Amino acid sequence: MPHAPSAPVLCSFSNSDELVESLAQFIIKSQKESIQKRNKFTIAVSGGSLPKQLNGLIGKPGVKWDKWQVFYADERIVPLDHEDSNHGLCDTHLWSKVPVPKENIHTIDPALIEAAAADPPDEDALEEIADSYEQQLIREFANKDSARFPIFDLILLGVGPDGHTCSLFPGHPLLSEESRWVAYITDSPKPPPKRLTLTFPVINHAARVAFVASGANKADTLHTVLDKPEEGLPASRVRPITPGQVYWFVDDAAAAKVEYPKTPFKL
Ligand SMILES: O=C(O)[C@H](O)[C@@H](O)[C@H](O)[C@H](O)COP(=O)(O)O
Repeated sequence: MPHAPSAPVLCSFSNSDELVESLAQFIIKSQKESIQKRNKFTIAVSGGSLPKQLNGLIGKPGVKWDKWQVFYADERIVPLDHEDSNHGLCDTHLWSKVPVPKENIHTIDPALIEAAAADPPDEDALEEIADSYEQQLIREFANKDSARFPIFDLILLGVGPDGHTCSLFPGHPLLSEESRWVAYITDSPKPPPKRLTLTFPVINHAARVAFVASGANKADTLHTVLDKPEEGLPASRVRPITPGQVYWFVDDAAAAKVEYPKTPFKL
């Protein structure tokens, strides 16, 4: 029987340098623990403003890049070098600046992108690209135990102004997905419309999930997500089952309207 999820841990920082540095330390600590247990570190990352905020990892001696296995928490269905690609964004801000082996970065299958990106949407091609990404996850995770869902060591997420996270948008039928690991959408309100996303069961089986949010334009959203979880915004539904834990790394501007208690950051 899974236990009830534990309460989110909210850490707020007075400026972006502190946030970026603390986030880097947190990731490195998660990485160390995971390597000690299983000799690898499985991580999923999102797009948006997040990749830039990972630059505290660049040049840090504690990062064992060759042990990282990287997946995307969500990805836009566009060529990998397109300006909208989350992989492209991560490559620009991080992967191109650190010695992470290319084969450890699991992108959507480039051979399937053109058909899946077609207009009008081709449901078979979209199914195929989602299945192929799920297969990559199965290859990485499935033989561990008989777990029904992968257990990521860490998933890094952002939150949109409407409370979406990954490509899980308010009111979307995917919010109640219970069995798929990876799903596609063709109607993302945030462009581009066609995307792949990890589903809630995957996110909520992770050992750790960390949201990263900064700026005054996130203040209302964070207030609703953290103080009014009963409203059920997608970001409020991120509650990993115990012993999993969700963290919020935010700056004071983003946390300005939040009543939820803050925890001083410590490793
Ligand atoms: O591909 C995407 O669009 C993202 O993964 C998305 O879920 C993002 O994390 C949020 O929209 C927050 O984006 P910002 O950090 O840019 O506000």
